[in-house]
Amino acid sequence: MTVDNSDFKPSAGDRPADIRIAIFGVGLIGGSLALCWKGKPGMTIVGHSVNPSSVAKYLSLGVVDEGTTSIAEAAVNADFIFLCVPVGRLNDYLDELARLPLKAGCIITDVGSTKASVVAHANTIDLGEAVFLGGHPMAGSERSGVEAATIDLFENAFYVLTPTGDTPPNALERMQELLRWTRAKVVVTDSVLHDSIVGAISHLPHLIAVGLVNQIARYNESNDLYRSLAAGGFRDITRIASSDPIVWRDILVNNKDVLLTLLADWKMEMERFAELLEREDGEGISEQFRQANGFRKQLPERRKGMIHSLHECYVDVPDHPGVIGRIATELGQARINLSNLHIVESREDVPGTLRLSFKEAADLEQAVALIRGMQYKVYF
Ligand SMILES: NC(=O)C1=CN([C@@H]2O[C@H](COP(=O)(O)OP(=O)(O)OC[C@H]3O[C@@H](n4cnc5c(N)ncnc54)[C@H](O)[C@@H]3O)[C@@H](O)[C@H]2O)C=CC1
Ligand SMILES: O=C(O)C(=O)Cc1ccc(O)cc1
Repeated sequence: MTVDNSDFKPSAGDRPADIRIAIFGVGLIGGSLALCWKGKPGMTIVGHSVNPSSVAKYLSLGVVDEGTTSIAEAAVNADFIFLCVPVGRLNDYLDELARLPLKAGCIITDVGSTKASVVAHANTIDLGEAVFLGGHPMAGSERSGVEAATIDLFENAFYVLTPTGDTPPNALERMQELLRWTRAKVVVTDSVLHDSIVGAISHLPHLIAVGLVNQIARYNESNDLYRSLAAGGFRDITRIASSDPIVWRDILVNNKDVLLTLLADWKMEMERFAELLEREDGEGISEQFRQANGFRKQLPERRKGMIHSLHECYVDVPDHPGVIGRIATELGQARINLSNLHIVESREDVPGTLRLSFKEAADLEQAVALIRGMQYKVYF
């Protein structure tokens, strides 16, 4: 099941009852969630850290309304508790929370990149009248810490929830309601299945990126030209190797069984390439690229950063001087009000993409007709 919140528009009628949200670990993910709710009607965000200087930072950056180093102070009056600490700490936090008199109906959730172990652990402890519901926003970056938090991190991303047969339907509904502010698309699935799939599409790529960078770093010890010549492709495929070592240590160890199987498959995949090379099987190698191109084209593309502009479209443009100016001029001459123009990608010889934003649906409609008339490809 998927619930798409990407066009969520809060209105005065949506003013909720007062909601207190406690966030444990206000880093990249906890901080980005806090920003989605901070300042919204009736919401109070409390940030927790074991470290007083971190609490002071959360407050000075304005990411939370209140801050504390006391687990009890953060948790006891909370309607929602978000555990946003490394995966290896989740079970300990759940144990601590189980010792507190939590509010009846309080929903405890986490954002950990693995789900099976925390869901299983929550099932073994007594949380009183509070409820645990596992969660995983499928968005992030190689950056970490509250300084990297952004309000639009989850926009149009998937946000996985992993209820069990014991999860009250009302808890799932309340969580989905709260997550509307993130503009993520909520997907409900089983925690074990989550770990298999996310192991393949996220954890394995992180391992491969780190292995590749370290392999090249070793070559570089004998000749600094390796580093100097490392070009765009190397950067593209290895960006995630810069991710936080502790966060990723916990994820990989936690998903060990899934990853060992995936790594065995990966070794076989590389072995097949070695055989193709050994035989100088050019057709076989081209076929591998064709297959990969085909699947990669089908990957969903994520559109982000449109929180304030509700009507937008994308235009593929050749990288020729003057094209952008021509489009903007034509829109101006047709009196179509463009509220924002953003170049999504533009490199020599590679078509770029423009994101055009309009305040009014009518402007968008007219602009699409006009730009299509100019023979450019427009999509949404
Ligand atoms: N980095 C990413 O792209 C994504 C990460 N996640 C998950 O989100 C969680 C948090 O990750 P990030 O926000 O990226 O990390 P982060 O490093 O930006 O934030 C982690 C937070 O946990 C606190 N923390 C670290 N070690 C701790 C410890 N031993 N005890 C108590 N608090 C501790 C830090 O002070 C910080 O506030 C992790 O469970 C991770 O698996 C989920 C989706 C994406
Ligand atoms: O930066 C990237 O491309 C990521 O892969 C981000 C990410 C990291 C960890 C997650 O559990 C989910 C998303």
